Amino acid sequence: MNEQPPFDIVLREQQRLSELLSSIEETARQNRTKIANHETYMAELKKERLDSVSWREKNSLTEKLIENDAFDPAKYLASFQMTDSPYFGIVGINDCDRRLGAREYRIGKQGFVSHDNRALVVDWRKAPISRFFYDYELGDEYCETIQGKEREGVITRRDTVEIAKRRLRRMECGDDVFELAGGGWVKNPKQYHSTTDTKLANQDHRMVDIVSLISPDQFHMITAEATDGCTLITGGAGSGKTVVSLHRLSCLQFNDPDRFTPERCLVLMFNKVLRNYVRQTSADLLGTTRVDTFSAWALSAITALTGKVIKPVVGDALTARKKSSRLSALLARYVREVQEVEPLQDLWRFYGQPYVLDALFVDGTGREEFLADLRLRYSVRSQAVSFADLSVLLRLCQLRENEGPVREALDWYAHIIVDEGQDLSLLELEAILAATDRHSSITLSADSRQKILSWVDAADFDLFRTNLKEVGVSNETLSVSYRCPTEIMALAARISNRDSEQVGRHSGALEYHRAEDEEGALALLRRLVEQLTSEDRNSLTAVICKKKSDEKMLHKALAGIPGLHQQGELTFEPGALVTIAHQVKGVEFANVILYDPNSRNFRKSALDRNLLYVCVTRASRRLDIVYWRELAAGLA
Ligand SMILES: Nc1ncnc2c1ncn2[C@@H]1O[C@H](COP(=O)(O)OP(=O)(O)OP(=O)(O)O)[C@@H](O)[C@H]1O
Repeated sequence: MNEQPPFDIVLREQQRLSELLSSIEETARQNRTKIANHETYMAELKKERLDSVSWREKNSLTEKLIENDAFDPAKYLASFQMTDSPYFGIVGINDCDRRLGAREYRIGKQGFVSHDNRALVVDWRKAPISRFFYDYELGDEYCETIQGKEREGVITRRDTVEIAKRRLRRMECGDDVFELAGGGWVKNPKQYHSTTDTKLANQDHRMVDIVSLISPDQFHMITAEATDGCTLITGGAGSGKTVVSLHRLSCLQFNDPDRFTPERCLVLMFNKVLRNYVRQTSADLLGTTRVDTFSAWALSAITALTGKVIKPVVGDALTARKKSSRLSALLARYVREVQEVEPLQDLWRFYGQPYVLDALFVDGTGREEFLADLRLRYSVRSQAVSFADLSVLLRLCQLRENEGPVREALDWYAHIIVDEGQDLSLLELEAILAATDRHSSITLSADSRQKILSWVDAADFDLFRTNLKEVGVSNETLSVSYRCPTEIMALAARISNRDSEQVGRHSGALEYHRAEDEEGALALLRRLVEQLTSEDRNSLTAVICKKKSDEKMLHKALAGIPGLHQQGELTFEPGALVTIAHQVKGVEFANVILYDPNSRNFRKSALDRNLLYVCVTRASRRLDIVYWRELAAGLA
C-alpha cells in the first residue's frame, strides 16, 4: 500500500508522530534502566545487611534501605500506556507573551513527559491547557488565567487526528479531512463523524469515550471543580448525561487523586444491561471504580452494615407502597422510638407499626393480612426479603448505625454518580446520599421524560431535589441531542409533547412499515432485519417490543438470520437482537425496529408515553416502525 501522502500537513504530522514514538521508546528504555539500577542497588544493600555482623551497621543499612525506597523510580515513573494511539487532538496557540509565543500542544488520553523533560502529550483532563482545544475554534482569541498568569493570544490550529496501532490514519483540519482510504491518502470535505461510526469500525457497540468530541458546554460540566453537594445534570435522550458524568468523575480522580480514590467512588446504573454497556469505557476512564446497579450495591452495603448476606426474592405485590416517599420520615421516627438489634426483625417490626400500616394501606384493604404475615415472619425470624424491601432495610441499617463511616455503606464515598435518577425512589436516593462523606458529593443525571417505573412516585425526585438544597445543588442542562438524527428527535418531541431539542449534525432515517395483519408484520420484520444485517455486518439492530411474551415469539420468527443473538442475551456485538422496552433505557443501537407499538400497549398515560419516548430515542442511525393495528398516540 502506498501510504506516502501527497499532503504536507499529513507528512509533517507523520514526522511528529514518528519522533514522539521514538521518544516514548527511549523514555521507556531509560526508565527501565533507572528501575533496574535501583533494584540492583537495593539488592546489594540487602545482601550487605544480611552479611553484616555488626548490629550498628545493620541498623544503618536498614535506614538506608528505607530512605532509598522512598525514591524508588518505579513509583514515580508512570509508564505510558497509550503508545498505540498517543494523542487525538492538536491545538496551536500564539500567545501575546513572547516567551511563550507560538506553540502546539498534543492532547491525549494520558500525558507524556519525555526523558529529557518535555511535556510532549498533555492529558485531556488537564483543563488549563486542554481548554484551548475544547473551548475554542480556529482563529478565536483567548484570555485565560493559567497557573495564576493572565494569558492572551489567538488559536492558530485545532485539528483532530486518529492514530491506530501507531499509524496516523485520519486528520480533521478545519473543513478538510485527510484519510487513508483504498491504499492511499485522500482529501475529502469534512463530514460529521459520530460515535456510532467508531462503534461500527470497532465492531463493538458498547459505549465509547468522547474525549475527542467533548463540546464546550460538556467541557465546562466535566471540568467543574468538585464542590460539596449535588450536581444535577438534566437533558433529553442522547444529550450525553451518562458520558458526561463518567468523564467528570475521571477528571475529579485525575485532578484530586488523594480524595477521589477508586475505592471511594461509585457509579450506579439503572440495570445490568446499562452497566454492561458502559463497563469497558468506565474501566478505561475510572480504573477499578465500582460500577453497579442500585440493588447490587444496596445488598453489599447491607452486608457491610450488618454482617449479613441477603438473598432477595423477586416479585412483591407491595413494591409501589414500599417505595413510597412517606416511609422516609416514618423510618426516622421508628428508629428514635424503637430498639431492635436483629436487622430483619427490625424491618418486620417497622412495617408493623400502626403509623406505617396507615401509610402503606391508606384505604385499609389488605392491612390485616399483611400484619398477620409480618407477625409470622417475626416469630419465625424470617429472612425472606424482596427486592422492594432493600431500600427500606438499607435506610434502616444506615439510621441505626452510630459509629461513623462504614466502608462502602455510610459516610464513605467521596463521589457517587447516579444515572437515570428519575427512576429512583426517595428512599433509594436518600440511602445513596447517606453513603457519601461529609461533602455529599454526587453527580445525578435525570430526564423526567424517561421515567418508566410505575412503582416509583414521580414526585419523589422533585422532593429529593428540594431536600438536596440543604447539601447544595447545582443544576446543569445539556441541550443538544447527539444520539438521534433530526427526524427521530422530531418524532420523540411529538411523543413527549414537548419542544424538539437541538440535534447534533448527523441525519438518519425514519420509516413506517404497515402490514395487513400480524403474519404480514412478522414477514416484513424478517425481511427488514435480514436487509439491515446484511447491508452492514458491523452494525447492531435491535428489535424492541413492549411485552415479554412477544420477545420470545419474535425471536422465533427471526430464527436462522445470520448474526441473530441468543434469546434473552443483550450483548453489544454486531448483529441483531430482540428485547423489550424496559430493558433498553440508557443504551443505544445503530438501528432500531419498533415492533407493533399499538395504542393498547402504549396508552395515553405519562408512563407509556415516556416508555415510547425511550424506545424511539435508542436509534442512532435509523428507526423503523413495523405495525398493523392502530398506532400509539404520538406515532401516528
Ligand atoms: N459531544 C459529543 N459529540 C458527539 N457525540 C456525543 C457527544 N456527547 C455525547 N455523544 C454521544 O451521544 C450519545 C448519547 O450519550 P449518552 O448515552 O451519554 O446520553 P444520555 O443523555 O445519557 O442519553 P439517555 O438519556 O437516552 O440515556 C452517545 O453515543 C455519545 O457517545
